[in-house]
Amino acid sequence: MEKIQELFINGEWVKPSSEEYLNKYNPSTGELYGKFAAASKEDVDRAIDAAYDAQKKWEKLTSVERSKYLYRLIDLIRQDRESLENLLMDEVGKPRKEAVQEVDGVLDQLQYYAEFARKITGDVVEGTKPERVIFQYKVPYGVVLAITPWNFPAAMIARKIGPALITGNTVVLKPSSDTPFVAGWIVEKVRQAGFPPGTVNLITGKGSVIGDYMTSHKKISVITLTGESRTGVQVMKSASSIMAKLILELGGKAPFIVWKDADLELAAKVLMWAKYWNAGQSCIAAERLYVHEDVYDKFLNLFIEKTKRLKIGEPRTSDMGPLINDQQLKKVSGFVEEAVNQGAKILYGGGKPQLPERYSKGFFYMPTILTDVRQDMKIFREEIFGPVIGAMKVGDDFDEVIELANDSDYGLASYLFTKDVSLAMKAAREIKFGELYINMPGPEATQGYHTGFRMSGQAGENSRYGVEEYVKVKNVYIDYSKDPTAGEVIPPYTD
Ligand SMILES: NC(=O)C1=CN([C@@H]2O[C@H](COP(=O)(O)OP(=O)(O)OC[C@H]3O[C@@H](n4cnc5c(N)ncnc54)[C@H](OP(=O)(O)O)[C@@H]3O)[C@@H](O)[C@H]2O)C=CC1
Ligand SMILES: O=C(O)[C@H](O)CO
Repeated sequence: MEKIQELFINGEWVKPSSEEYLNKYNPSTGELYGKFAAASKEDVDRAIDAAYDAQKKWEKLTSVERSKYLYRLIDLIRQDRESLENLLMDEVGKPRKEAVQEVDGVLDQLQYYAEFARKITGDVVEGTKPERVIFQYKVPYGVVLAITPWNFPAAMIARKIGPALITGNTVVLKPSSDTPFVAGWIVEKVRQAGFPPGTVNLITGKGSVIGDYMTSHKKISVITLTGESRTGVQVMKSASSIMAKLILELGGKAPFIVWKDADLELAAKVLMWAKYWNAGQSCIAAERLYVHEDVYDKFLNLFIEKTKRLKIGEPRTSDMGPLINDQQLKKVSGFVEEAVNQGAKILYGGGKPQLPERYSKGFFYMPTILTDVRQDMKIFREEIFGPVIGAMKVGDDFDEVIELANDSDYGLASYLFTKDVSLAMKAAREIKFGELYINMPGPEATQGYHTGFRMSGQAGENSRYGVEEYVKVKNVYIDYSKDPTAGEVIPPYTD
């Protein structure tokens, strides 16, 4: 039976007022996978109004009461996790082990945020006189618009609704149009968990059509977006009219540095994860390979040999699946073509893999490694977001390598492999990226603050800092003396 994804507004599944639906295609086969509601502005208004009204009651609950809903949601997801794993394999094309890992991440994040019950504390500060005091409350903003991407569609939803809800905000969720069914699955569990109507609402539809309307809506107080940097720029422009608080998790262009003393086997193993995890469709994926001249050939050969052993194909039986859609496939292959035209050479891959007929229309692309890449090439400047990496040989000047790494519009994740502690600590000081992984793989931990420099975004998610992004500090001053104005010079009033 054809899959249909409806809207979820004020605790009910409803059809879009326009009765219009959009198509979602299966990335492994290229076939129609299902249809999802194209919300109208009226639908957006109803969802935001529901969240606005619900928030007034939601914030009056204690954080312990709010956490009980989150714990019920966690239990419901855990009991039915296999169906979410299957959805991730079908809708994203994610290999089985990565689908399992993502559901683990959903449960881990929701658990982490539910545990913040009773731990969101304000301050009591002494006033300017003995009988004055300042109470600093941590209060919720109001309605949070959560806009999520397709690459980790379930984990990114958990990373937003978790902190938003535990702090007393309510949510309108706008998922990627490439993964509407994962979002619908999670919101159905929210419904089953018994969250009060309006606490979480689901609006599907093209961001390019309803995005500006949502992000300039007067009843929205926070916009948390995970997406491309150019989308972040557009959201910033649109949201400026309502002065919404922005949490922007955007693009990445991670440098992967292999120094002459690195453990090459370790570095190659980690690069297999950093490059081919989710078919390279990750904001923390290795996107620029800098290898010391002394070990360049040896490391590249090691990495190519490992890459050759990757099984490419449909998600349930392979190591790496397809790209998310045809547009992404064209974009990634375009990067390779342009790099070759600019003088780079393909050492391995480049093009579609040979697959059984059933998957011949899937959006698959070979893992691809290029050499002779220069710093000014597009493949080193812009986010590829696919299983492709260019390599550059670097000399013995570590300062120069740090400079190359920092020379990017992006600043999210970075990687360094060296046994030299002083080099590692120098990089820790001088690298201008939100994350530096030294001799280890990612991804970011829930207790780490996931944040980026430059065009990789602003504010951040996860850790206690990520929770604090969802509360404002409200200051209440009290003077309990007999004469609060004694000794005060308060012009222009007179006795
Ligand atoms: N920093 C981080 O933690 C992460 C960053 N990312 C980044 O996300 C990108 C991949 O995700 P992808 O979904 O393609 O990113 P997009 O920016 O294309 O879309 C992200 C979300 O924004 C919506 N959107 C698009 N245009 C607008 C608009 N004008 N106003 C409001 N919302 C809009 C999209 O809706 P629609 O789908 O309908 O267009 C989608 O829900 C990569 O750049 C990756 O680096 C991904 C994961 C983590
Ligand atoms: O990197 C990403 O895309 C997400 O943050 C998952 O780690």
